[in-house]
Amino acid sequence: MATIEDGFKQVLDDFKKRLKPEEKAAFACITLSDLQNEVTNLQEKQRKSKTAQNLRRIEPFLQAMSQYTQVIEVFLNTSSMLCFVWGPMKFMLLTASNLNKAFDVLLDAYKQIAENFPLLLRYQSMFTETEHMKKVLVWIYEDILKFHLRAWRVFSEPTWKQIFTASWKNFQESFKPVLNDLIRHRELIENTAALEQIQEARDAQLRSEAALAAFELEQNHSKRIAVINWLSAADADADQVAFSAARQDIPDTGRWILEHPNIRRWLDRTESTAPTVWLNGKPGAGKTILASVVIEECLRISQSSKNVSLAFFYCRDQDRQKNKFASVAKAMLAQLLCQNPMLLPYLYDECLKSAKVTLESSHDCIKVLGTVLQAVPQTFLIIDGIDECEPKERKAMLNFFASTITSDDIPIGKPRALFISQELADIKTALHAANSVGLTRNHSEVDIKNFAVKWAAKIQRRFKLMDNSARDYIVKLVSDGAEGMFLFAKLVLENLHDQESLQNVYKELHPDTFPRGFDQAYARIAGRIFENPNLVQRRTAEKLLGWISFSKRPLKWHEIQGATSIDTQTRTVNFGGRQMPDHVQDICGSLVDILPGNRVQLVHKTARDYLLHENYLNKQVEETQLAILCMQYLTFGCFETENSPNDLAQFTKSGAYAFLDYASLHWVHHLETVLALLKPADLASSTLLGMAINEFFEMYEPVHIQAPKIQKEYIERSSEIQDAEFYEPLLLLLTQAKASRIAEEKLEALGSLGQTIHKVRGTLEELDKSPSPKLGSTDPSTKSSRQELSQFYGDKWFKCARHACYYFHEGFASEKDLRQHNDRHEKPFCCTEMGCTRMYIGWATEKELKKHMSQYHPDPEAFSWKFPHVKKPPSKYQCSVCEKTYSRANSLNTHQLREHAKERPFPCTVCGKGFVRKYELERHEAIHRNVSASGSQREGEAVLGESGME
Ligand SMILES: Nc1ncnc2c1ncn2[C@@H]1O[C@H](COP(=O)(O)OP(=O)(O)OP(=O)(O)O)[C@@H](O)[C@H]1O
Repeated sequence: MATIEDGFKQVLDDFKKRLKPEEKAAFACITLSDLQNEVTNLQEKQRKSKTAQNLRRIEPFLQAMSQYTQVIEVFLNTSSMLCFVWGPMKFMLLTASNLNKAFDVLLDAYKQIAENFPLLLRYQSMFTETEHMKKVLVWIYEDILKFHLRAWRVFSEPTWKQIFTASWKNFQESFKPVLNDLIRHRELIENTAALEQIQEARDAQLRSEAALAAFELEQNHSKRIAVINWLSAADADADQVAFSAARQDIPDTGRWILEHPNIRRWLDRTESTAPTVWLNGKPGAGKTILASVVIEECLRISQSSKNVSLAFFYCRDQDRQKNKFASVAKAMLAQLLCQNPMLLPYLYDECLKSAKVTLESSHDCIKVLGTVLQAVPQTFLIIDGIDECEPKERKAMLNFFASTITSDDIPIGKPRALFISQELADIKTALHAANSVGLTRNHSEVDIKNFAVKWAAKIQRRFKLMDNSARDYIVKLVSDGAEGMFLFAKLVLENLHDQESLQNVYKELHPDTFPRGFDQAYARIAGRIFENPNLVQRRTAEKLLGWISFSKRPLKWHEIQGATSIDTQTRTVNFGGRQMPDHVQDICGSLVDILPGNRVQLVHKTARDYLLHENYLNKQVEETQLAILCMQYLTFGCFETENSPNDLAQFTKSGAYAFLDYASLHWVHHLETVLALLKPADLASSTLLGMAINEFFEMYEPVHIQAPKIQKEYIERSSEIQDAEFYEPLLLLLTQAKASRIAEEKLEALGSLGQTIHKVRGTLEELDKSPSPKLGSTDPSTKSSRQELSQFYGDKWFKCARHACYYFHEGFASEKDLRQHNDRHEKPFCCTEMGCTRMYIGWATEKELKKHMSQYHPDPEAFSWKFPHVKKPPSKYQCSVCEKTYSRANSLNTHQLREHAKERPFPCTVCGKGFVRKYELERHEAIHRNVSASGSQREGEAVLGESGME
């Protein structure tokens, strides 16, 4: 049978296992007197600085511990055990003394423990007499160590201060069960629990601990999801994967950047003189790919050291999710949370406080990211493509990072930032203090040559008759012509590869034809596309490039297929007959790139500029066509309000609604742009547009808008087309759409279209829920049906109903994710009380939340675990003199001595006062000792040593 020593040892070993070696070593030698000295020092310091914080609060805890020590030292050597109580206490007090608020709550916690601590000396004989009661002493030790372990987690983080409020709140949630354990153990002692009761209580405690652990895990998971939804960050990891993949064929490409002196110094964590570096160069110089090399290196460093974090982002001008300061901040926060779980309480707190579905405002980003950058250890920050953000956005971003990195509150070099962009004047001014790495053609010469070698070999494999000298000639021509611009090399080489015959390749290589600079490189590709004798292919490419260049957000491939399948003649969506057999890159060549999430974008913004200034595309025409396409499509039979549920299900299954999310939201944006761009005469004479507007108006005629409410700007812009038949419908439609979207955030804002969207989404959600076509089903027939629908609608069918929300079109893979997201929209004011059912689904207003708090959680102690309460054992020992009964003979004996015999067998040798029990005498004698040592202290103050307390 395990002895009591074993019990203590086990508890201590478990505690030590959770400590770092250096913590173990530091605690192992701390004595009570060390702690007392520290307390005295702190007291003195506070007195001098006039910031005294009533250190007396710690007294009761020390008294309680003193009694505890006296009781257990009878059968145990306590010194090695108790240093693991004094050690954490000393270090935590010392750490907390740097922040008034923290010091205060820590002292309060000790006070609460003391208030619930049993006064053990009174029961000393019971512990020696009753073996099973000793176990309770072990559990009390366990309670103290558990408290210290949890509190230590808050204070041992190097940067605990910044996020203290949230971390302590989180700690308190787990402190309550510890306190309840202590109360329970006190009850066991006070009620002299029998062996079975002790066992029963222990079982209950262990069950409760297991339940609590599972509960905490679940809570943390839910909190994490809430924070992730609140951040709704763009997926920078996916970009990193894509950009790393671009260089995978040439393993060492770009690695020279790591050897550049400025980058090497920036990567050296011991170096703090170069916290900001600006990597700049020409368009298409390969900066993004170099960024991916640096990110990979920082990832390696951060993975091999716990004290280093990495946050990065790739900005993208055409993507609203990637071209704002908020986009950068949100993605960085999500990554930092992933690497620093201790941020969760803070971010969750901010998420609850914000009452906004997503973090959006620059002001909030500055506050939250600023705090997090102070709290996390050394962090590498890398932002690629800041030139792709609007000037206003990049100004806010650069100001924020500059002030954070040079802030007096943060050691220099703790956050270090690498900015990557083209050499724009405003960026240059903002980053004047940064170390600059300007890319020249020499830097990338070797990489471009290697890249050309790979592609030339690929071209030779395609055109088997090509001889080696031609292959080498390609390498030379491309390397010389690139002038440090990777994009140029890529465009030229892909174009050579895509030629239809070797003869054409040679023609392309002719010095008179071989391109110089981007425009000529684009010209070669555009020539092939726009001069393709196959009219159908040419038209398709033109159409796709127009859509990709001017869509209001990046289109997904299934949406492009949906748009292509629109047949305006038959007014149907004919996926089977019209969808493109080739992928977009086969059609548009190297002018387009496929990004993560199957989003299609132009290879570079210079491609759109080229297509525009060479008149391959005309913005007005493209915008007009997109407006017409959206409006015509939305008047098809599949959008008739009379459609039965069955009709709707059939349309859904045929892919009729593949373009619905885009068209229903953006027809108005295209129409607005058309109104702004087109000359009145062109607008008036655009028959197709007029027809589309009229038809659309007929189907979706606004009923509530009256002429005077029409926006002035629309009237002004369209004043010269008053005679056009579609004049009034145009104004009414625009006004109605704008007004209803401002007034209503959900699908209702889109009128009957909103109803259709609702029904279509419902149909898809039902299909996902029904047993047959579930995701991951192994049944081949259901699999094919799921796959077929994914072709039309992608994989995320659970979409948010808020038209302005990113998840309106992005959607979620599961209903649970959507539900959680919706709850944040609808009831953002959540209860912060652990365990409350309103923790995740709050209220629509703060007033309602406050009402709930005062009704259900008037004090922070509301949450408590249920333990079986120990009943007092039956009182079978009756006093023969009075009516009092006792459960133990010992207690009856004490009573009789004290109350009836007035016998005091233990007299004080100093003052003669008599005591019933020996320990009472000893406690009394301590007063005499203490009085003689330090004057007139009170009884309990003896334990505080000679220093006393304030
Ligand atoms: N080392 C490399 N290996 C393979 N491909 C590369 C390499 N560097 C760049 N590229 C390719 O060249 C093209 C242009 O590169 P990148 O996007 O990195 O240029 P950039 O300087 O960031 O352009 P900008 O700043 O103008 O947007 C990309 O398509 C990229 O995939």
